[in-house]
Amino acid sequence: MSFERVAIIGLGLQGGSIGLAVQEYLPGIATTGYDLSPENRARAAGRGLVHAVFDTAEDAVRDADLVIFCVPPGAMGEAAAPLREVIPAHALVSDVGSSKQAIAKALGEALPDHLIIPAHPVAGTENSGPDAGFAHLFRNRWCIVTPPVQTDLLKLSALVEFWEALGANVEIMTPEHHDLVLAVTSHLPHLIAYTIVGTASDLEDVTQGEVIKYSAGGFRDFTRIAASDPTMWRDVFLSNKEAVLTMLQRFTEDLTALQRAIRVGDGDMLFDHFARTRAIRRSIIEEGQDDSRPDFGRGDHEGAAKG
Ligand SMILES: NC(=O)C1=CN([C@@H]2O[C@H](COP(=O)(O)OP(=O)(O)OC[C@H]3O[C@@H](n4cnc5c(N)ncnc54)[C@H](O)[C@@H]3O)[C@@H](O)[C@H]2O)C=CC1
Ligand SMILES: O=C(O)C(=O)Cc1ccc(O)cc1
Repeated sequence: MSFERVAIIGLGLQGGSIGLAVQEYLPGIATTGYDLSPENRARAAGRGLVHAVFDTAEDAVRDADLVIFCVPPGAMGEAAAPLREVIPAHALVSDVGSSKQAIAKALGEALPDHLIIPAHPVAGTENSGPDAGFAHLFRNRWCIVTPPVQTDLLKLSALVEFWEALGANVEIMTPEHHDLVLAVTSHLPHLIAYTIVGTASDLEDVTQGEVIKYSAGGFRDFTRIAASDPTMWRDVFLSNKEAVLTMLQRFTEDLTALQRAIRVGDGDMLFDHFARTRAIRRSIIEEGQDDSRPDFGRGDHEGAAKG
C-alpha cells in the first residue's frame, strides 16, 4: 500500500519540509496542513508548503490516510486529542518528534483507537517556523522509526517507503533505544552548546566584548546550535529526562577526568583522548555524514529562516 492523502499538523521546519519534499518526490500524494498560529498558516500557504492549508486541524485531517504531527514534543498530546473522532479509522498516525517514548505515550493516550507508528527524521537545522523548511532536508539523512511491538506490517512498510521516497535512510529501533542513543548524539550536544554560550555571555563583563569579536573560532559552531528553538528544546529535555540525565552523568565523569589530566599535566592522556576523537570525526566523514557538505541545507534553500 502507499498513501494518497497526507495531513501535516504543524507547518514549521519539519512539517514544511515534509510538505515540500512530498510535492517534489511523491507528486501523486495530496497534502493538507494546519498550524495553530494564524501567521504561520498564512506563511505556509504563501510558500505553498502543502497543497491546502486549513484553518482547523479537523478539516486538515478529515480525509487523510497518513497524519504526521510536526509540533513541539510537549504539544503532541494537545494537538492530537481533539482529532480522535475526526482522523479516519484506517489512517496511520505518525510524528517527527526528537524523543520517542514520551511522545508515543502522549499520542497513544490522545488517540487510543488509532494505529500510531512514531518516527524521527534525524535531520534539521537551528532554524524554525514555516520559512525554514526545504524539500531536500531529509536527503541522505537517517529517519528512525519506532513501531510498537504489535503493529500493522503493511502500514509500517508504507511508512518506511514514504520516508525513503523523501530521501531518508530508515532504521527501525525500539523507542527506549532511540531515546538513549539520541540523548548522547543530539540532546547532550545541544545542552552543552546552550551551556557554553550562556557561560561565555555571563563572562562578557570580564572579556569586554571579546566573545563576540573572536567568535569565528570553535565558539561560533556552538552559537549555531544554541540558536535552536527554545520551545522545542525545553520539551526535548523534559520529555527525554531519564536518558539525558544518564548521559549527562557519564559526560560529567569524562569531563572531570580531562580536568584532572590538565591539572596534573598528563599530556599523554589528553593526546590519546584527542587522537581518538579525531578518528571518530574522520570515520563520520568517510561514511558520508559530513554536515559541511554542500547539500546539507544551510543556505542552499529558498526562503529566509526565522532563526
Ligand atoms: N528542528 C529540528 O532540527 C528537528 C525537529 N524535530 C522535531 O520536529 C518537531 C517540530 O519541530 P520543528 O519543525 O523544528 O519546529 P517549528 O517550531 O519549526 O514548527 C512547529 C510548528 O508547530 C506549530 N504548533 C505548535 N503547537 C501546535 C498545535 N498544538 N497544533 C498545531 N500546530 C502547532 C507551531 O506554530 C510551529 O509552526 C518537534 O517535535 C521536534 O522535536 C525533529 C528533527 C529535527
Ligand atoms: O542543527 C543541528 O545540528 C541538529 O542537530 C538538528 C537536529 C535537531 C533535532 C533533532 O531531533 C535532529 C536534528
